[in-house]
Amino acid sequence: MKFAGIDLSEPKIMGVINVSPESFYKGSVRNDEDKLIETAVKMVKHGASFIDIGAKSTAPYLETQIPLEEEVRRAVWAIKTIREHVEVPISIDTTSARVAEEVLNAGANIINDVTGLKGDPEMAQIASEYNAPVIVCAHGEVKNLSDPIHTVMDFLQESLVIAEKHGIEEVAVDPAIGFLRPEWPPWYEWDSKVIANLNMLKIFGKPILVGVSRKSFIGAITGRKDPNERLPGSLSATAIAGFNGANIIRTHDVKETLDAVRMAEFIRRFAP
Ligand SMILES: Nc1nc2c(c(=O)[nH]1)N=C(COP(=O)(O)OP(=O)(O)O)CN2
Ligand SMILES: Nc1ccc(C(=O)O)cc1
Repeated sequence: MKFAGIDLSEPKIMGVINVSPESFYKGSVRNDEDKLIETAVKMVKHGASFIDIGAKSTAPYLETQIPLEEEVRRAVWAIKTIREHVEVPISIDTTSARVAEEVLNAGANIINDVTGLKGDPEMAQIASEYNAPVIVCAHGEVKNLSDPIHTVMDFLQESLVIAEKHGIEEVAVDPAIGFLRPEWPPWYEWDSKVIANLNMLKIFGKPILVGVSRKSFIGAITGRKDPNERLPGSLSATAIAGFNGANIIRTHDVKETLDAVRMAEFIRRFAP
């Protein structure tokens, strides 16, 4: 299997850089040109096969609204700044078709839409026009007491139908860790159930991308309130996601995460 030209016979790493000061993990934020380039180059050196740029936080528990023009400005600046310095595919983490189009023109390759093509009605059209691979996250209204992995699968199926209708050829599926929050079960249990049953997403026959990096469910389970202290928890969750079939791990910590996922993949080969 391949995604955006990258071979996925072994799990690969997507390094995350945010140019959004409001992002939940401040260690992921770069707003200086030299630091941005240095970080992107270092991530590739450490083994990242993709770079994901975020220009607006989507954390469900933060106040994240910014004007669209500001998101466009940040996103285009970031892509133009790093484009010549790295050869790996660059994705843009956005729910806006306008942002996606502007950055595809500036050299980005992949659309990473946490609303799974359901937020902006123009998004699927833009992806199709530009022939861009798309990452769709499970997105929808969660009902209390619903089953996590089956709900995620239903949401992803809806996104795959939208992609299919628009003739979008390359899609990766993502269970949206941290985004789906019913009143019950609590989100950290929801996220844990999804990761424990991740292999069920294989039925789609698409690359599976997972982002657990320093997220709040890790904080809830380990008691680490500060995202700075959540690396060990993240590596543990990464290893389990890798063991259960994740093809791409989206992370703030490329070097450490690559080791974790390599260990998981190697041990997995000998599992019954
Ligand atoms: N496909 C995908 N995209 C994502 C995912 C994820 O799990 N999958 N998690 C995010 C949260 O991380 P980030 O550091 O970007 O946080 P922020 O939303 O506060 O910027 C943001 N974007
Ligand atoms: N965009 C997101 C940022 C953070 C989290 C989380 O901490 O669970 C979830 C989504």
